[in-house]
Amino acid sequence: MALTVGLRPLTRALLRPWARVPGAALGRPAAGSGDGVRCFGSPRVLVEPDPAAVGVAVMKMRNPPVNSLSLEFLTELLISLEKLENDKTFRGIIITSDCPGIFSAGLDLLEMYGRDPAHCAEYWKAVQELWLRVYLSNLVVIGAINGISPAGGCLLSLSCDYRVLANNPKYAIGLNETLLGIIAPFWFKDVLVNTIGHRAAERALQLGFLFPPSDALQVGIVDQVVPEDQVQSTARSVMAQWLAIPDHARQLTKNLVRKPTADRLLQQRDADIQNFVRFISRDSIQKSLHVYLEKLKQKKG
Ligand SMILES: CCCCCC/C=C/CC(=O)SCCNC(=O)CCNC(=O)[C@H](O)C(C)(C)COP(=O)(O)OP(=O)(O)OC[C@H]1O[C@@H](n2cnc3c(N)ncnc32)[C@H](O)[C@@H]1OP(=O)(O)O
Repeated sequence: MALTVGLRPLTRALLRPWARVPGAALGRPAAGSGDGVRCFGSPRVLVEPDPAAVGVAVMKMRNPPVNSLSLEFLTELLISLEKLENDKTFRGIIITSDCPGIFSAGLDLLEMYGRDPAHCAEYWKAVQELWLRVYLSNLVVIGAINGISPAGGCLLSLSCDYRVLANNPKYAIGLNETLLGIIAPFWFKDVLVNTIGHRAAERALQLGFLFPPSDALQVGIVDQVVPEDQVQSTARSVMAQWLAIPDHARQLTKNLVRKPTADRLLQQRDADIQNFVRFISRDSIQKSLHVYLEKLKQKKG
């Protein structure tokens, strides 16, 4: 599904610097990617065809230290997703992390703290776009969740068709926004309700639950919990099951199920952006973000 991506100028501007990175240009083997393995991506996103599964790409998030979803990272993810959607040799994507212990720390707090309204608006448009592109993707998208996945990281996971989580008690997952003194937008809430049901979502959202793997499985926020060294192979075998379904029938069904939720945002994207800018710019919210960022720093001792 072609989505209006109002990022063209930004994309060009952001991509220009790394286009000079040897081998990192889209379509050529990236430096260090191994001989002959045709992969593409960018400094923060490596996309490799799965050598063991025809038509499957593995998209590795590598924005250290915590795969926080910065504007640049979002843009690179969007470009890689768009390229995969347009490359008819690919039918499925496994999204995983190259940052040990972290799937994604969620939205980059520094994109929302101390920023002017114009930047916040641009950032939020990119957040919307990433969700829409993953949630409505014609490809089979499987989350191989090999690390902690709070807030925006949880949203990315929930937007996949299937979620495999490593059985490590540190790898909690959930929409924990209230713990930061902020809230999840309605479309984050909608995806959680669609996944775990209204009452469980209501409780989890209000309390900012981060579910450890066993609870995540029980509540249904993930579909499978496996030993850490089996996450990728499990994702691959689930992918094979999903790709056994004729693409067209599966894509029409996915759209049938998901379009009403996506339409709620698509019909009011600008209003949602303005609402976000107003909310995040409040002194009280900026203070909450400041306190939370300080806590993160103090945690390091
Ligand atoms: C209608 C209104 C709508 C409002 C919309 C609001 C929506 C928000 C959705 C979000 O995603 S908000 C972000 C929520 N994320 C979190 O709460 C996670 C915060 N991070 C952590 O809990 C931990 O960092 C971790 C992920 C568990 C990893 O811990 P670890 O000990 O391994 O690393 P740290 O030392 O904590 O972090 C390293 C480094 O990274 C910085 N950092 C961590 N998370 C973020 C982040 N989300 N954004 C920006 N920066 C982050 C951290 O501050 C450290 O930085 P330093 O410079 O090295 O000190």
